[in-house]
Amino acid sequence: MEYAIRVSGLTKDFGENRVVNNLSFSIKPGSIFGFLGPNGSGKSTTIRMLCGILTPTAGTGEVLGIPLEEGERIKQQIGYMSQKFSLYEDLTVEENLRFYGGIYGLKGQKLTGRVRELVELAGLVGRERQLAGTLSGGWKQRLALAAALVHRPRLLFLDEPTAGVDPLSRKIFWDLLYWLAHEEGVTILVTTHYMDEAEKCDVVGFIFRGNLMDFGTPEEIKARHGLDSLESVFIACVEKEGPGADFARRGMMK
Ligand SMILES: Nc1ncnc2c1ncn2[C@@H]1O[C@H](COP(=O)(O)OP(=O)(O)OP(=O)(O)O)[C@@H](O)[C@H]1O
Repeated sequence: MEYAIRVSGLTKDFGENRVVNNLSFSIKPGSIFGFLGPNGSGKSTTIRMLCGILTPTAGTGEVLGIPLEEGERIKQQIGYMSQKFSLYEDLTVEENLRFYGGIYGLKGQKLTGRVRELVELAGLVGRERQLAGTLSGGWKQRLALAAALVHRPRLLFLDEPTAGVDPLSRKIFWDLLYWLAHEEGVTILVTTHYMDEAEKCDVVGFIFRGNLMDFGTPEEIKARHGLDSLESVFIACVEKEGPGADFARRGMMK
């Protein structure tokens, strides 16, 4: 498979409103793609189309080689972690993982083995019997990542996974993402408002008002604009757009 994600002319209208406009890009397997843009710029809508949850108004694409029209097949193959973490707070760490494993049909020895692996991967050894609701933000975040990995997806969608998490936990989390992508070959699409995280991605795409303003490696993008940080590039892109852009810029750089 040449690309883990490939889209061409991807577009979504809600009524009269064009929310995603003619996106075309491709992501190689095993890379970390940072999908950036201010609040309301169309990131979640694009992700929902890529996950097979939302039907595009126009355009074509494949995710893990599966056409976007085959949403049910795509859903089985991908992992998704939302900003809200989607954990059961009154279940323990182990029970949460067993629950998600059960959804994907794991049982018996296979389920127990996979849960043990994930507890180790997330650095939660010794906390198996702790209620998820009593974990700190960083622990919860790693448990949510482990839950998204239970069925060994080859592609992970992470929607603002580090929002509100302290710097050390963010670093541990990003070390895990590097390991998953670069050692295990998992492709990762991650949205973030933290520009230091954007700089760590293999490729980044910047979407504003539904349009893909720029796409490439952080180095390529910075060189193209003659600027020394992605933050400066994106501020320049947004400011070029005129009225309302300043408000959007603050939303992105929060
Ligand atoms: N189901 C829907 N019906 C109508 N409009 C919608 C729907 N879903 C999203 N929108 C609108 O589409 C636009 C893009 O929203 P989207 O959630 O994709 O942005 P986003 O970049 O993910 O924002 P954030 O960073 O806040 O998550 C917004 O104006 C939003 O109000």
